Amino acid sequence: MPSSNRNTIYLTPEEDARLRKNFKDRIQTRRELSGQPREPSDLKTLRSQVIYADLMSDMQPQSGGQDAIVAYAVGDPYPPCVDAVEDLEPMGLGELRMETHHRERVLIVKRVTPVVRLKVCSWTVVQDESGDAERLEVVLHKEDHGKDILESGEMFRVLEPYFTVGEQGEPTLRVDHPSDLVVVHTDRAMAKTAERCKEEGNAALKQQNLLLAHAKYTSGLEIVQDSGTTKEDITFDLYRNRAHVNLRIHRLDEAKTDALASLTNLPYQKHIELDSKAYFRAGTAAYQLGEYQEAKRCFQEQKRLNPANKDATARIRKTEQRIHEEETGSYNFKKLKASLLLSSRREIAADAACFTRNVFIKASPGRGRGLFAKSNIEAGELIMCEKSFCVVWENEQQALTSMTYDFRDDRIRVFPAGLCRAVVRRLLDNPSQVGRAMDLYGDYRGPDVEQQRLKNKREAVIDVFQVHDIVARNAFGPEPGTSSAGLWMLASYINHSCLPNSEKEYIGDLMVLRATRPIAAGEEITHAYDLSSDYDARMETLMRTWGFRCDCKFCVAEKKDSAAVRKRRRDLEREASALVEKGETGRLAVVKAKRLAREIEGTFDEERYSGLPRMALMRIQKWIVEAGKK
Ligand SMILES: C[S@@+](CC[C@H](N)C(=O)[O-])C[C@H]1O[C@@H](n2cnc3c(N)ncnc32)[C@H](O)[C@@H]1O
Repeated sequence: MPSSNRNTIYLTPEEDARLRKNFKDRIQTRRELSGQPREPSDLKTLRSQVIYADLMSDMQPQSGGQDAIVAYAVGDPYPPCVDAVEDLEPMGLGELRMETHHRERVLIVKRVTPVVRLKVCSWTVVQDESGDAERLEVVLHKEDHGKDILESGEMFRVLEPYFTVGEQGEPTLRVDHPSDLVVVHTDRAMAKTAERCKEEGNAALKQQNLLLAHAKYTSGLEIVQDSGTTKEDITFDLYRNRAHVNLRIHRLDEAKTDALASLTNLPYQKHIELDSKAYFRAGTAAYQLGEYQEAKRCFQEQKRLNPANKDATARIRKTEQRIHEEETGSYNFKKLKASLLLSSRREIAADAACFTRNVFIKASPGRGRGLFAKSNIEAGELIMCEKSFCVVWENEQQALTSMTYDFRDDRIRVFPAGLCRAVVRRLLDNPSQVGRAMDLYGDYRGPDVEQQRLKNKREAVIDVFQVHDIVARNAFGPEPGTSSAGLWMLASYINHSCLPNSEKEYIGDLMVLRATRPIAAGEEITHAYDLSSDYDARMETLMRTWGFRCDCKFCVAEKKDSAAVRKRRRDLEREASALVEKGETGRLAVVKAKRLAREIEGTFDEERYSGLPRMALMRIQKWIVEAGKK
């Protein structure tokens, strides 16, 4: 079984060859099958496959440790459906063709077996109206707030179905983009009243079934929209209740709009209290979105309606602190660190604002876009602070490190699949963030789905293949040596240099970037993506993970060293590291360390390396200085 840590895969040559061959064979089979008619599947056989797979999955833990790593193929993208659902032409399973994306078509199917939940996918068996059955699989993005999407409903619309073969060559309806699978809710069809939907929503909320509560309130709201009774108390109640659920599931955009839509603005005591609550919910959503001016306005309204509310006063004060941070870049880092230490959860989000006023984005020739300084910045001074867009910490349930085989460059990589999943979920939940996220650099850029989706009044549609490539090129680990990974939207524009002018530190999920030397206004800000002192290893990581060759002064100088010189330097550095790690302290060790330092120094051409640091020397030199102090 292959194992990994964040950037290294421990694969034997045989495992590597077997994996590549499997993936290549599979794509070959798929190509050969393309366009062929579907062989009808037998429901009885499918049912027994579900039972068998379920038994097997019980033996394979859902969230394995680092050693149990899953592998899947990437680099063969297709866009999600963006058409209006009512514009799609219904089809039956019998019309499916192998290895085909059935564009402008929709399948309506019913789930007829339990769901088999595996580490990267979930699958089940579905039937259409005519009784035909097929396997339906959701890959990677298979959960919505911890609930399996296939388990959350019985009737589904599969938009623009993609019919292909699964892991074992079995015919499969495969869903990659979560927006291509729509759960059909039947409340409207059952002619329920909005009041009934509210009651059912409240009951679901009581049982902590937040997604069901959301669906019930939404059904209620659809019913009031249809009946035109949008100004009645029931409408305001449904919006207010859904705002509460939205806050709990982190759908902040809708939490804010729902809370504001629930305002009655009526002068009666009951309504004043409800409106005060609504302002609290809108303010909380705005605060969590980092919209502090809006949050402050909402908390002030909350206080105006309910002057005795001390919490509102405290919230206004806290929001003002955030506004001060984003305007001035002055933080109480000590207090922030202490608050994180006090927290029982290690992966806590820092309660701090972003400070980004000193930087701007512009083209960086040969490197796409980069981040630049707006004004002069002193060495040690703060450049910027940024809260993460999304982090998945190593010990979280949703953490998942996978191995990907990329058809485009025939490479196997370690990939933070858990982060990719979490980013997709966050974007589905908060469409206001889609534009910024999709603007980040990635190798694959699909069609601009956002405009089409808005035109066709579709709920959030996310191209998961584009998100995959964005995460692959922009994710960073806030905790070295662990598989925790996150995405910072603005810091994602910072290009690499082996001689960087900035250094980052993390306080929880707050990235704090400081200048390591004076930076002039207009100068590009850089940081080191990889700190390896070994030229070949560094080049390999930069190419494998970020897809470029570094041409900084240091790399230009190192490139000219012969392979023999680089090997000698590497061997000497290894010897020096072994000495440091042994923890020896005697005079002999110091003599040996000094000799090694001299020999490493000797591998650098004095003229070519003039003014450049000797990275391979740094560790042993530091040790010699420390040893001298003892
Ligand atoms: C985190 S993004 C940095 C922002 C990116 N340049 C952009 O246009 O959005 C990482 C990508 O930037 C490019 N990049 C970063 N540093 C580079 C460098 N020193 N030389 C060439 N390309 C670089 C690579 O394409 C890399 O995958």
